[in-house]
Amino acid sequence: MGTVHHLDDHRPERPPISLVKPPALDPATVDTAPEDEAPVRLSGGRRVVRGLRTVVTSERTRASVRATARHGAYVVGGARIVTRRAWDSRSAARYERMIRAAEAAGNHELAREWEERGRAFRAARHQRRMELLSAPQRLAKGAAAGVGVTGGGLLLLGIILAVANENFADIATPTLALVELVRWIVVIVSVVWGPLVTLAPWLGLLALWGVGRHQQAAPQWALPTSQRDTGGAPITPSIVVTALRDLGVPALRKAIKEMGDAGAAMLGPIRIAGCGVEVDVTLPSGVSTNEVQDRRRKLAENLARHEHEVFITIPEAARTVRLWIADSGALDEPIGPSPLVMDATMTAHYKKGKAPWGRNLRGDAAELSVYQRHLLITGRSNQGKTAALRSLALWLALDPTVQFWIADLKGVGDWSMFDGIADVLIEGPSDDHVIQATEMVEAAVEEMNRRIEVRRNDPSATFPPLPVIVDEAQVAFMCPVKSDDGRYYGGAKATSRYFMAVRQIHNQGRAVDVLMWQGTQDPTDQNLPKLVREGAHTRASLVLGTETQSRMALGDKAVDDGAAPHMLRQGLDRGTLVVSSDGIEMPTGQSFLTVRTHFVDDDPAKEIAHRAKELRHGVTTRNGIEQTEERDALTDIATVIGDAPRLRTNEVLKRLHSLAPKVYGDQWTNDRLKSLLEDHGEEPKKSHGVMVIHRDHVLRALANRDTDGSASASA
Ligand SMILES: Nc1ncnc2c1ncn2[C@@H]1O[C@H](COP(=O)(O)OP(=O)(O)OP(=O)(O)O)[C@@H](O)[C@H]1O
Repeated sequence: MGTVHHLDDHRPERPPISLVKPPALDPATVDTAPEDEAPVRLSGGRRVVRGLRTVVTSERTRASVRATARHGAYVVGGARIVTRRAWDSRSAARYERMIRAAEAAGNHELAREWEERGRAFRAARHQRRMELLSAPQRLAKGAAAGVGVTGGGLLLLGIILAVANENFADIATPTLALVELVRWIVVIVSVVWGPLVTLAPWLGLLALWGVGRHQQAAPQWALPTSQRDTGGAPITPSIVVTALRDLGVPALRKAIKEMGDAGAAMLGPIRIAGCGVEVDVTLPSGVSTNEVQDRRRKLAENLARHEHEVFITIPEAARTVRLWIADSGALDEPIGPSPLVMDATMTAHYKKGKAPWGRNLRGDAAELSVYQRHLLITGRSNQGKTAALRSLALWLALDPTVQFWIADLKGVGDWSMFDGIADVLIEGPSDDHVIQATEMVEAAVEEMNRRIEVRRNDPSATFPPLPVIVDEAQVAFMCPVKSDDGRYYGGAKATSRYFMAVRQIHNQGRAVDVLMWQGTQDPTDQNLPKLVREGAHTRASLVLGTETQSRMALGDKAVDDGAAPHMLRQGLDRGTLVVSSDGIEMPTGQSFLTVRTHFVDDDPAKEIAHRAKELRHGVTTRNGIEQTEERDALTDIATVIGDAPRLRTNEVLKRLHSLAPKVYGDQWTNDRLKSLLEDHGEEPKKSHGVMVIHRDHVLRALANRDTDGSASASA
């Protein structure tokens, strides 16, 4: 990773023409001593300062300083390691350390096992020491016996030699030979001793240096670039433990130091998890989980990662933090197109299906169930909020039973493809559009109340799902306009029309499948009142500015558990959502999930919408809620039939109702439909056992009507 290119960045421009040939430069220093090349006259003092600066900043100088420090540190580190090994082998320190580590990890069985081994070690050591007390006598006895045996042996050998040579003097020959050997040894030792004494400390240092070098016992800055640059290095237990030790939590540091190498006992297994790894860390007592959570940036840097590449969550187990550490740079890779775009045959099911929204950090598909859940998506401007909301709606549109009422208060065409799918589509940012959006949500409240009423009479009654979508909902909350009855459309008071309508749907809409989906920018208490935030079952957030906003967007619980949309990177993490919902699968005990959503661009969105329209046999989209009471029923029937050659009477009634709920209420039954057509000389017919109305018949009735006058419907 970029280590020296900043030197290049500051290189002044070279003069274009030089009459004085610059001195030949060493390529190693050329980057850092550009001024020397220029034929500029300098005063003596400045030249010295520049020269000094050049020397100090020269990469060669720095490399030498680093090398000196490194090799010195290898010796010191090696001495430390050897001393420690010696201490460990002579004392019970190792056992003590293992016991503490096992206790810190809460593994009492292992702690007992180490205690047992420690006891055995101490007993054996005691035994050895006791034996050492009687050692001098045994040594003296042994030596006397040894001298006796050797002397006897040599004498015997001499006698055999004397007998064999028939020379009495040979009795002393073996003894004299031994004496001569000893003399030679003394001579050799006295010659070698001097140099040996001189060399010994150096050999010792060399050995220590070797140990230190092998164990890389030098500070990071002093290591050569190739070894120092650990960016993207695989995560090992030792890296995690060191990163935790250097986190700046004194209790944690102390505990890990005491555990030494055994600090890894705090860690669970390091598991591959998508484009990164996951590891649970059981903290030693005295260290709380939020002390680690609060130091996310430092932990990430200690692990040679960027802050956004490390996630700290709190799993169920006590005193445990779960770290997810991305492979370096992996989060910046695209996640690929949405299955919604790739699979042209995909359909949706409101109740049983799940929207293919994106991928979680592990790389698994993140799918959201929208069944009976209100939804809220927040985020800073231009980060992918509309795209995330729209991709859910596009998926749901592939279930033809679902009706949509949509208000897009930005109104630049992001939702235009829903023309022909949605029954209501309001597009625009003006106060008039807010008024229409408010009326739409209020009509949804009426529809909800009607459904509740029907359900009261018939508990088995079911209704077509109706998500009421308001994108850029902050525009509605901030609208300053008053209606004729003196109530504000915007605001968060008990008299605020938009706010109250949303609250009512939040409170009662779920059970009758009238759902509120809102997208909103940069939440504040004014543009997203507390009650509205908390009424949503699925809350999702793109990048936000502050933790306070994250709390508004996702709730305290998720943020306390580690959800941090404020840590996402503006611009770079477009489409990355932190989701808190029971409609999405997440690890047990976790209250939020980070999802990288698939981006469905406008053109593919239009294609998906086209498929949705084909499943629906034509829907007439209105650009607002009808406030008129008088309607032409025959024309409306023709409208709702659309292009379909024929339509079931039940479906016609349903569509009439969603076209103008106030006019085509419960009093519009099959019989009433039948008698209306009969008034015009037509009638519903049976097709495959169900009553249908033919489009041709309705059109014929309309054509013939001119002479008879129009039939109108009224509430
Ligand atoms: N999932 C995604 N992955 C990658 N890029 C995305 C994703 N979603 C959106 N984008 C990019 O972000 C841009 C803005 O998206 P979008 O219009 O949905 O943002 P927004 O938050 O609704 O903006 P606004 O501030 O207008 O409400 C898109 O044009 C696209 O380039």
